[in-house]
Amino acid sequence: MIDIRVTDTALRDGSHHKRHQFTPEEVRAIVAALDGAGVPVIEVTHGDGLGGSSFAYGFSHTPEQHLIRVAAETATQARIAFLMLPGVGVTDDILAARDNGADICRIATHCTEADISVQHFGLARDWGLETVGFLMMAHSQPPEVLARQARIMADAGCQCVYVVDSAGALVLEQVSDRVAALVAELGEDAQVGFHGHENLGLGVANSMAAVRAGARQIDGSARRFGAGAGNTPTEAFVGVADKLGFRTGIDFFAITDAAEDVVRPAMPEECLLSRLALVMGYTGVYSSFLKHADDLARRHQVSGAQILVRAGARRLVGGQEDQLIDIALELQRENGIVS
Ligand SMILES: CC[C@H](O)CC(=O)C(=O)O
Ligand SMILES: [Mn+2]
Repeated sequence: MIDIRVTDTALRDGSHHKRHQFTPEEVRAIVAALDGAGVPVIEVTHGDGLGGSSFAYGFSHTPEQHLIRVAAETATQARIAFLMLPGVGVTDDILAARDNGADICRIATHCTEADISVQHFGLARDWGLETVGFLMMAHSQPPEVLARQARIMADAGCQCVYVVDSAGALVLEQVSDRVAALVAELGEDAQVGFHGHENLGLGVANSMAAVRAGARQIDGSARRFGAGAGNTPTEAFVGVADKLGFRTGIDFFAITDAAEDVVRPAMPEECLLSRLALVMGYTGVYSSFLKHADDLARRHQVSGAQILVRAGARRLVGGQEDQLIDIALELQRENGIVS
């Protein structure tokens, strides 16, 4: 039987949906429930990674390093992971996360910029951390480009490179083609993972396409708690994996209880396949832009969907959130609205 390692990212990707307002009590309860269900890896960080708490991305309720420590103290078998985007966080943040009990370092870059992760993977390995690389917005590049970027990460010390469908824009074979290209490039040098979003309703199907193409690590979020329409629901992925004969080590009934009884109460609302989320999947927009676009649409009395359509046309990447303001002002001017 093939083993698939699931990382639940509700306490990191879900941070976008919760506007980074996780409390220590919520983290303790969610980690205890996921850990009890057998989830092997739980990611805890500000939604935009270490150092994300800021005016640009939104301030955290509780410093992420404190949440990481709470998570590490609570877990009995699960390992705690954190995400970091070079430049949003700095290398000292990695060391602090390790000292607070995390032991998996996930470094994310735009999918053509893997070279900025090289020193981070080297340091993380020197510091005894397991390493994972995120090639974000993977829909925007063909398989061969992603494979070359994955090679840069693997050569730098990354032990598993993820195809990250940040926009929830990839459809079935588009996932398997990308994963297969990474598997062929990396061979025994590193594993391949997949991180999906639900913006076109394909999180579980895409994740299973990734597994069939050779991915051995899959991200999910209990109750889909993530940016945009949320992530691949961990509990549904576990059920499908059970039925298809892949072993996750997660108990299906325990994870469904955790999702409904513990994770759902911490969510401000369900993650919905809303108009804005669908537009993001359709036009290829970074899922974490949803709340920014929604806020700007209200503030400037313009269409949130139009903001996202233009963000897609401009091919914006993570870190360019300020251009959403520019687009909202552009739409406001075109609509003749004077503020
Ligand atoms: C801002 C980081 C981003 O949310 C990472 C991620 O989960 C993705 O690109 O989907
Ligand atoms: Mn994500």
